[in-house]
Amino acid sequence: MSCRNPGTQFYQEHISKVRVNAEAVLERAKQIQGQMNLKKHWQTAWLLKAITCIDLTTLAGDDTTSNVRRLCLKAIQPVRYDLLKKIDMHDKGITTAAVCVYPSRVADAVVLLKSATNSLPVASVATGFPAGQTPMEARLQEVRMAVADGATEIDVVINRTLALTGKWEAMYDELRQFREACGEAHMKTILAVGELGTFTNVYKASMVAMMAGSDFIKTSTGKEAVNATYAVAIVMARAIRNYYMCTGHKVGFKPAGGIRTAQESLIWLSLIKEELGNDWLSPHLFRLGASSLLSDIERQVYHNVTGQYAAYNELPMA
Ligand SMILES: O=C[C@H](O)COP(=O)(O)O
Repeated sequence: MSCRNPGTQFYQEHISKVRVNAEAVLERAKQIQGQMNLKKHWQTAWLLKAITCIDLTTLAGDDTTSNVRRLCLKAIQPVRYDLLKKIDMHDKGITTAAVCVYPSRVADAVVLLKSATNSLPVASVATGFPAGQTPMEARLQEVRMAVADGATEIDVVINRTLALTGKWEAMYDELRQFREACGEAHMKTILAVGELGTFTNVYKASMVAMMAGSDFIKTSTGKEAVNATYAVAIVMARAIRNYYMCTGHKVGFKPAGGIRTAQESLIWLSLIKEELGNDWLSPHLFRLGASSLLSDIERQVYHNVTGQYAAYNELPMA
């Protein structure tokens, strides 16, 4: 990851007069969705780029040591070797950006990656994911335990109650404490945008999270009714841009929740390129949080490389 965002003091003026023009945001989102039309050759290159930005995720009640191991193996070799060989990409070290699991499964992922002598980062959700409705001490303890087990990235959830009641400074204080509990681990702050009500709240929550020292801001847990939308991403990207202009610190962006298709991953890359620029087109500053996107990308790569559609038994790990 890039150098960290140290955060700033809480500046009320960064959020107090904000009003987001919803109509303009929705119009821009429509525009971005309408403009993807890549030639096959370029599409494959962009799809491989998308893979390198995925936080390959499993966040389910029935997660076990074995499915977490399987996830890690897939993260290390996300596309079939022979397909990559055909396009001369087999020796480029293509992996996903990280794996993302619940705190109780961090040790499983760390052990597997170590045994495979692979240094892929392990991200853990924490702080009472997904609702964040547990006592502060429990939320902090969860962060510390995930870090102690070897997670180097912590995806924390914000306290939506504080956001919805306009207690922005209290939210800042909580996030500051999470940041301290993370230590050297990078903090990715989940805004749960589907529960924030307005674009203006999304912008304010983004700013507060960055002032509190988040290394990434992330749209959603994947468990809300509405998760990553392009419109919300535009609002968050503008906040990231403004924060960068004010402080010189680049904060990463992670859309997550409901991202399932290769086509969507291309739209996300295009949105980031247009709204934040090429610097953000790297896993240091951009992640796609997804549990079931990779299989569709791999199928599309298969199709682009072989000219055929893959039968299910041809991509068994997908
Ligand atoms: O943080 C990642 C999300 O939980 C993944 O959501 P998803 O299962 O809808 O892809």
